[in-house]
Amino acid sequence: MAEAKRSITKVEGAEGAHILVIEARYYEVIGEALWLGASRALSKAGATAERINVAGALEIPTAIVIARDAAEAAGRPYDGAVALGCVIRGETSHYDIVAGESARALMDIAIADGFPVGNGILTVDTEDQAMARAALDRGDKGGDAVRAALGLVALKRRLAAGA
Ligand SMILES: Nc1c(NC[C@H](O)[C@H](O)[C@H](O)CO)[nH]c(=O)[nH]c1=O
Ligand SMILES: CC(=O)[C@@H](O)COP(=O)(O)O
Repeated sequence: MAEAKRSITKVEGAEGAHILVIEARYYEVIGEALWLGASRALSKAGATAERINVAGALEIPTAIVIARDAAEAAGRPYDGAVALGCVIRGETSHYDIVAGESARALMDIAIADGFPVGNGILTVDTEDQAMARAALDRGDKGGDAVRAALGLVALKRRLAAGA
């Protein structure tokens, strides 16, 4: 199959953004690959990040809410958040809950008050599929999630400025 074109390559207008990165390292090697892509995209855009680890993808949305509230109370709010993780189908229906509910909760957080969230939680059938999407020189889905969140940060800034 022909390599699909990347839809998100570059973000402008998000310089200095402060981003919360929540990682579920349920699959450590895949998690590290996702972070490498995310980290590179953050640096390229001139954004800063704070990283928090949680047990699994299901804990990511709750961690975003906890960390976002704490940062706001401390007077250093995040401009957005990025979720990094991997859900691989097993033998039971649990996959559907972990994959579906983590995505749903991320969307709930994002649309509740227009908080930029990038979803970099892979939902795949095999580890090979996961690595093909996570690796920096392949799918770079960690980088894509950062670029998606930063794109929303830039949009918010632009519209707040009346542009
Ligand atoms: N099977 C996967 C999980 N499962 C764990 C859940 O995310 C959660 O931690 C548990 O149900 C306790 O609340 N998590 C992943 O990130 N990836 C999986 O493939
Ligand atoms: C995504 C899952 O929760 C999955 O890995 C769990 O495996 P199983 O359905 O075999 O218990």
